[in-house]
Amino acid sequence: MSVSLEVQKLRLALNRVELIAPMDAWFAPGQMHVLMGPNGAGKSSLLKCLLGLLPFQGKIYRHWQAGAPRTTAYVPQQIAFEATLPLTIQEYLLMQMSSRPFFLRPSASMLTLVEQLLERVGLEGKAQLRLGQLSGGERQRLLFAQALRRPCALWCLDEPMTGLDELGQAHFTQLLQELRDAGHTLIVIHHDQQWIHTYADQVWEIAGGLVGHSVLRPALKPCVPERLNVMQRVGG
Ligand SMILES: Nc1ncnc2c1ncn2[C@@H]1O[C@H](COP(=O)(O)OP(=O)(O)OP(=O)(O)O)[C@@H](O)[C@H]1O
Repeated sequence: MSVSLEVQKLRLALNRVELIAPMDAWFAPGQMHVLMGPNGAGKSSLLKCLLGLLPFQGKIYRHWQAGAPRTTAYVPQQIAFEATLPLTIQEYLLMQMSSRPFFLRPSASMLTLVEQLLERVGLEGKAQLRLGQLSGGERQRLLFAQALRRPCALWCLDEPMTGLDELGQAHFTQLLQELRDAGHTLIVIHHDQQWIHTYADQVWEIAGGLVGHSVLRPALKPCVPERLNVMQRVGG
């Protein structure tokens, strides 16, 4: 149920400035990979390259294991919603989960699904809040709920703990561990050294355009590309 990423000679330059010098990497499946480094080092940009959202030089391949849903979840860095947007959390999620025309009443089963999603991220009872009314932590929870709405094998999260209180951070840490334990591959940007040391399996540290790599917990069953069955090229 997993996916790995193979990166070959990836180089990223923005405005003619080299942000990431040519790098090779293998993001092993079923592991929690953490991207770390100082502000402006290029973590979000590298994550966007891995997602195919930013042009880069070099090659990135996704190797999907048999049975893995070939979908990727992306939890972006904090976004702001227009304060006057007349849309509730429930409507926002329903729009993404159902092809039913917006002006028709949603089905009871879909409303239950939304309620379950909100419970998973600690937003129970807040379905009727408008997007523009959400606090930073509530927005972060909604972004996670949005990503959880469908099965994904690859999870890319850009500073998912931003704005969360202590309980929220523990809750999200638990969610991330559950996803990893279910065999999914996670790539998470995070700054907290203690958290990284406790929960990361592999660390990719970006500084001065170079990417350092350390393995804190090797995969129990190392997976080589030959055993993976579908290869997909990403952007580039
Ligand atoms: N589309 C773009 N065009 C030009 N420069 C960009 C673009 N996106 C980001 N940058 C620049 O690239 C550098 C790296 O940005 P990036 O957001 O990847 O850093 P980061 O490591 O995620 O930082 P932070 O920890 O502050 O979130 C920054 O100096 C930023 O201004």
